[in-house]
Amino acid sequence: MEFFPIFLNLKNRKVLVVGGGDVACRKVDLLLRANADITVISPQLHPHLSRLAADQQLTYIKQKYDESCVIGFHQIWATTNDPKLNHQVFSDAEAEGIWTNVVDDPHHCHFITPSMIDRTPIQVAISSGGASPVLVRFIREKLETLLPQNLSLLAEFSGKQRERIKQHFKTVDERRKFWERFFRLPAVEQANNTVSLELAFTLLLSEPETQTNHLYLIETGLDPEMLTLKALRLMQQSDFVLYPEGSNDIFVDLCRRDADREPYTPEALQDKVRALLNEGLRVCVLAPKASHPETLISLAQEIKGLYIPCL
Ligand SMILES: C[C@@]1(CC(=O)O)C2=NC(=C\c3[nH]c(c(CCC(=O)O)c3CC(=O)O)Cc3[nH]c(c(CC(=O)O)c3CCC(=O)O)/C=C3\N/C(=C\2)[C@@H](CCC(=O)O)[C@]3(C)CC(=O)O)/[C@H]1CCC(=O)O
Ligand SMILES: NC(=O)c1ccc[n+]([C@@H]2O[C@H](COP(=O)([O-])OP(=O)(O)OC[C@H]3O[C@@H](n4cnc5c(N)ncnc54)[C@H](O)[C@@H]3O)[C@@H](O)[C@H]2O)c1
Repeated sequence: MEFFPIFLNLKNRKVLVVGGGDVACRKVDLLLRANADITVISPQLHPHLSRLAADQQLTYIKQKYDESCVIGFHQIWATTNDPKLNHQVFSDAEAEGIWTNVVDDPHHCHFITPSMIDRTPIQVAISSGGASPVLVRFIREKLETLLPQNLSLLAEFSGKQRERIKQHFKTVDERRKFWERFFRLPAVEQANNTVSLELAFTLLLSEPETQTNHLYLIETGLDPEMLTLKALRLMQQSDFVLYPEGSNDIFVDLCRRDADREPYTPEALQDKVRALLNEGLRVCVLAPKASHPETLISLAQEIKGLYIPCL
């Protein structure tokens, strides 16, 4: 991992933008959305930035950059049309231990800008670590079409119910299961206002789930793209993942990140599955296509489990 992904709280943080042209406009607009305390240093200023300065949304210092400018800032964006100057900003900032981004210049970046989908409070940030910004834009455009339009509404609503749901369900596990059922409700998927969400929420609270344990038998192939959507969804819902000894691979990575995971041998599998189901867990067994097909088939027959073949 070349770059570590994080989400920064820049509220009221002092951020310096060196240069006041087109690129500075784009960066300032983003930083304003994060409520940063923005200063722009530049001999000339784009009319858009002049308006923001007049509106007191940023501090404008009309001067050429010099090394004293970096002092007191938490973060710096170098956006001038002079690459040598941008590199100087980078090294001055580095000497002061201040994180800097030189636009379009990954070798002079302590951090890089991801492609973003902003459905506040949901944020999706995509990066190629500098390898291909255009590919990153393509991925964003694809994701934009996949992500439901009511995502902000759902996130805001569920954020507000967290205390209420804690009163109702005492364990993290119960709460997680409730939310998974809630987000899968057709009424929730289609909701476009808080009233319909509240209705679905109250209704679901009054009908608790009776069966908690489930067994998902997921056949895997060579190519993770050949998994069905259903297989992926169930892999994401499992509490415990069992994978064949020696195959801790991409399919295991695609399962829910905080699910427990353990290797299995075909001989010990059935007992292990029974024990986990007795604990009330949702168990996912991964089995490569063609290896030990009889193991899965006999499991599916003997213990009631959902068998999802791979394409
Ligand atoms: C995500 C996004 C955010 C943003 O900039 O806001 C972004 N670049 C975007 C688009 C884009 N940038 C460029 C093109 C023209 C096509 C092309 O030339 O390839 C297009 C495509 C377009 O506009 O469609 C030119 C370019 N960019 C960089 C270089 C230098 C190099 O690659 O070596 C060059 C060549 C300059 C030259 O040749 O002179 C470098 C960087 N650009 C990054 C971010 C960082 C790595 C992100 C990552 O990979 O994770 C990084 C490392 C540093 C940084 O700037 O933070 C935004 C997509 C937003 C969106 O639409 O969703
Ligand atoms: N415009 C784009 O969409 C775009 C896209 C990708 C990359 N770039 C690159 O990003 C850089 C900036 O592009 P731009 O379009 O914003 O340029 P621009 O010419 O619009 O702005 C450059 C700004 O830098 C300021 N500046 C110059 N010398 C300075 C100094 N000594 N101290 C402080 N500020 C100084 C200027 O006053 C001006 O406001 C360029 O290198 C460009 O090639 C631009």
